[in-house]
Amino acid sequence: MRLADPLEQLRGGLIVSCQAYPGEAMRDPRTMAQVAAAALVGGAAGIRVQGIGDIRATAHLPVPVVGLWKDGDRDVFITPTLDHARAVADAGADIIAVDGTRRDRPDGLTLGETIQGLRMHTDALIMADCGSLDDALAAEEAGADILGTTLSGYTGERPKTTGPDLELIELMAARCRRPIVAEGRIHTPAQAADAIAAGAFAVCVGTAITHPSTITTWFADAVARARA
Ligand SMILES: CC(=O)N[C@H](C=O)[C@@H](O)[C@H](O)[C@H](O)COP(=O)(O)O
Repeated sequence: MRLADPLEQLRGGLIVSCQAYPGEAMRDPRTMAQVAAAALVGGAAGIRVQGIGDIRATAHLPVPVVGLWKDGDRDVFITPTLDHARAVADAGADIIAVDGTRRDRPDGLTLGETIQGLRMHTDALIMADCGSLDDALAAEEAGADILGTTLSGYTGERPKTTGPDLELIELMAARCRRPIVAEGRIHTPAQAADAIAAGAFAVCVGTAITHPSTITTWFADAVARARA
């Protein structure tokens, strides 16, 4: 583990997810590292990055790096196997984000077996990206250190709310002991504050800070509506 106590550094803070998608202009580790550095200037307590190259390019930053590796076209694509998770650890992530759902994983391991295998390989913390309260309870049982609401609205168990799934954050805060990272569709500072009020340990924002194409569509659509 690179940092002494990544969880303490993240407590009550903002994690900025810096991700560009396949084929996009900004999909380059150097670019994502620059975006991450800019987010730190604005007060990010941590960053979240995707892909081995991006993790390596940001591992030097003085805040916890949540690393993941999106791979495959199956349901389970966020750090889907133990091999992926080991590679994320080796690239320098302080926290390894893995699929934290109850769905079958491509390598046939359970989440618990994945976490056990990872513990033998690294001291990094493990974040389970969950899609429901049942996922979160199971992930906690399986040994995850951090529970994320990342996959709420993407697995069929929860509705895809327009903003963050505050109800799920509240449910998880009431039932789970592990720290909760509110993640997914947090598009305004007020929504980020609402997520903390709902019981989140930390908040992760991606698109609204680091995905200019999507942000541009919000403004372009508003302008188009105004002139219609
Ligand atoms: C569902 C999924 O694949 N989520 C991914 C997880 O890493 C990212 O694409 C999201 O950008 C990230 O979770 C932050 O969420 P938002 O961009 O909504 O602030």
